[in-house]
Amino acid sequence: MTDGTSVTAEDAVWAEPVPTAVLILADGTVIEGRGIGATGHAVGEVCFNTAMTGYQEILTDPSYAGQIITFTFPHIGNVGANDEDIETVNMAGASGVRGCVIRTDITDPSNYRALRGFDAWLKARGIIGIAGVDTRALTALIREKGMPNAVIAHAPDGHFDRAALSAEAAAWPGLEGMDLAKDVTTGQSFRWDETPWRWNAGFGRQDAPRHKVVAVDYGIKRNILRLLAEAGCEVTVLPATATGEEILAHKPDGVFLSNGPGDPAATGEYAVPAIKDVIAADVPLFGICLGHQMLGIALGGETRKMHQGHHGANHPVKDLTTGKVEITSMNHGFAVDSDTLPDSVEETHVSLFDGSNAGLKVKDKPIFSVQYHPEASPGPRDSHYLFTRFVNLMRERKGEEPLSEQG
Ligand SMILES: NC(=O)CC[C@H](N)C(=O)O
Repeated sequence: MTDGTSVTAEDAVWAEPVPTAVLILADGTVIEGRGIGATGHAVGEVCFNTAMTGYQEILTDPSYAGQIITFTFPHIGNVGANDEDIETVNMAGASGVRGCVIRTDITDPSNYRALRGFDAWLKARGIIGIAGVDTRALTALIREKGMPNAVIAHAPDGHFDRAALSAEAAAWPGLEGMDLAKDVTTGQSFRWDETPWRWNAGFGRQDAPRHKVVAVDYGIKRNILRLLAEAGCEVTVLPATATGEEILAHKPDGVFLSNGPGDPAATGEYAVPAIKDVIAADVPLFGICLGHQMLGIALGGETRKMHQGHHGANHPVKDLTTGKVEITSMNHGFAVDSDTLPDSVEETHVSLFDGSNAGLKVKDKPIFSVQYHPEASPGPRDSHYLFTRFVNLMRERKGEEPLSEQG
């Protein structure tokens, strides 16, 4: 792969004489491969994800709206696709992600849960993909130059207007300044009572929830809702544009701010005033990822775009309050700049990869948030305790004993 030219036969040993898919970066670099999934073309920012499992959950995480994911794990699709590992609230709705890039060809599915092959699933969800790509080289390029904007295109006849696609990639304004939460949020409020998947039992239903929680949906993942439900929260989900008044009208015991796509500063234009109202009302508050970033802004901090971001299910984070290290699931391309946080806010977690902020809490207030994804899906369960921490803030308000964070 060289800038400005197509891959050579030597570089791309898997490329067929007529490539049926291309990834064209904004600088003109062309990467050829074999088309998978939906046909057509889409523009987005390319990021690499280092998770070794959970490709369905990753590709249905609404936080990836506006992005094309290249997987560093070389075998993607082997276990096919099922109807359970989907993270968008609207199961049949658009995933948000603009495309996927993988190394080896998709094999026939081999898993008892598989209902269909990965290729057919990508097609059905409208996700464009390219296989046969040297994803190590692409990842190295992203590490060196940052996340590039690109067009991914799949045409079974191999006909591409490369100049036009390249121009489209170059003209795309990029994620900075982009509000995408309004594209993926729910249109109306709803109640949630499903609990996590269990071996041999599938998903469950909560009984007798005890804490009224409003979850603001900027692109929320199902497993967050399930873990809130399991922790005893009676969850009402509200659209991203809900005002502080609308949130507080539910008289919540706690408010949850979800993950989501795009630039927190742009999304915060309408979300931050609502978050400030909730802070002023002194209601326990818990935020994840985009919710964490916008809470940081509401508290007086600033966010910045990262160079290569953090996307994977194997990111070490240190809890500065306990000294413990958690292996976390991450997916973010923006970060809270901890230097900008006011004295009233304490940095509680940091990434052990680059020292960037991974969590905060407000001193003397029941408000905290994390940059990573404690709900995993996919990823380790090290951080599930944070859902108990949130519930304990609500219990404390009611004069109840705290539950053990160890479950
Ligand atoms: N998972 C998320 O909520 C992502 C937040 C934000 N869109 C970012 O990329 O940093």
